[in-house]
Amino acid sequence: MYLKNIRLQQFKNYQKAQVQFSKEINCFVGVNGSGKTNLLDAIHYLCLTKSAINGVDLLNILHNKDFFTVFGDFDLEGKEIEVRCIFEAGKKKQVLQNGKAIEKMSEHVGLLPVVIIAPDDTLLIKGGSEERRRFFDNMLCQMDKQYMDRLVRYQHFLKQRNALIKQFADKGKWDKAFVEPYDKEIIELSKLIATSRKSFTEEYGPLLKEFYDIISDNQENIDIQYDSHCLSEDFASEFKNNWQRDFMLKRTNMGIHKDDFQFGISDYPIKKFGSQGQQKSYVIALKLAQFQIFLTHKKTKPILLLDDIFDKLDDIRIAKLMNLVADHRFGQLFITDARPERSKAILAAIEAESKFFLIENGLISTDVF
Ligand SMILES: Nc1ncnc2c1ncn2[C@@H]1O[C@H](COP(=O)(O)OP(=O)(O)OP(=O)(O)O)[C@@H](O)[C@H]1O
Repeated sequence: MYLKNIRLQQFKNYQKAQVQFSKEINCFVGVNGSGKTNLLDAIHYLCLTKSAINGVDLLNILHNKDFFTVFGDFDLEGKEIEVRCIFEAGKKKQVLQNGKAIEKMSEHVGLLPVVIIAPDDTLLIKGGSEERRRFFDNMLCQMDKQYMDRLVRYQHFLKQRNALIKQFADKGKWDKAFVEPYDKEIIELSKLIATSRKSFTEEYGPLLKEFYDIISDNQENIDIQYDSHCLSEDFASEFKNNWQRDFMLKRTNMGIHKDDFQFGISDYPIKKFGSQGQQKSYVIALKLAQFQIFLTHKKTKPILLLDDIFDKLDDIRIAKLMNLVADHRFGQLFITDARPERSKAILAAIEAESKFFLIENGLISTDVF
């Protein structure tokens, strides 16, 4: 699949912009803060109806304006898909596919797979469990609509239950009858979601190892594990028996929102024992395995967004990644770089069509070289 063009209005630092892309490699160059990442983010928005950077849509509107639009035309294995995302302050976001309004975002998410490799990806290793859950949940949501619906329902019930617990704490009294319907839903959904995460990790793990070996070129043994307390036989009773702790801490302390994914290297946590280089390789492998799993399930090559990677990766890892590009493992690629000459030199060595775009303070010009 590929994105043919994009039209922006009042999205982040773009007043108005319109560009035609190459089917192969597109490189956005320009000084720091010019809007390269914002343009990548607009592509992400079209695919997933949300920003990769800012979950609050109000902040994605150009300063002092009250709406933004992001439009784009995709070719999905020969099928034309026009996507329109419109957000106006104080109103519900609108997404249209070929002119037809999307009611539930799950109807759109997953249709146009996208993978982003960005500088703050190391948070996947260094950050808390929330980062890892978000990464795997996003991936699963793009592949499995039922998973997305379950996750949305889970978050809804969890929010309701937490609000109820706060009320109990204010009154100083726990009311079992009120909380029981939420317990039932949360327990049931936790088991289903944890089971999906577990079987997904089993399919994803071997791909992760394969890409880690390619990128790192060494013999370390890496692994990934997902062990959820929600999968234990006693989970339902443990969840209910935990009410005193919930009452004391004023929130729900068991369920899939507490799970974590363990990233290991030579049988130890990579977060604590991995070198910087090993962690970088692991993060790229996580993303390339994501690309491969989408390709397998969706039967189309996802769009790959590479934000600032020439700056953040060392020469060896860049060379490994570019070997994969040269082997045509990927489909359409979007790359940002603050140093045009560097990206030109790297991409000149690859047999693929590259188009360069110069970004200057929210203005885009083509034919840079
Ligand atoms: N809602 C908004 N309205 C106006 N400008 C915005 C908005 N959100 C972000 N910006 C501006 O966009 C710019 C950052 O753009 P972006 O992150 O795309 O830069 P970049 O070219 O990728 O930079 P770098 O090379 O440093 O990564 C900043 O100047 C920021 O102030």
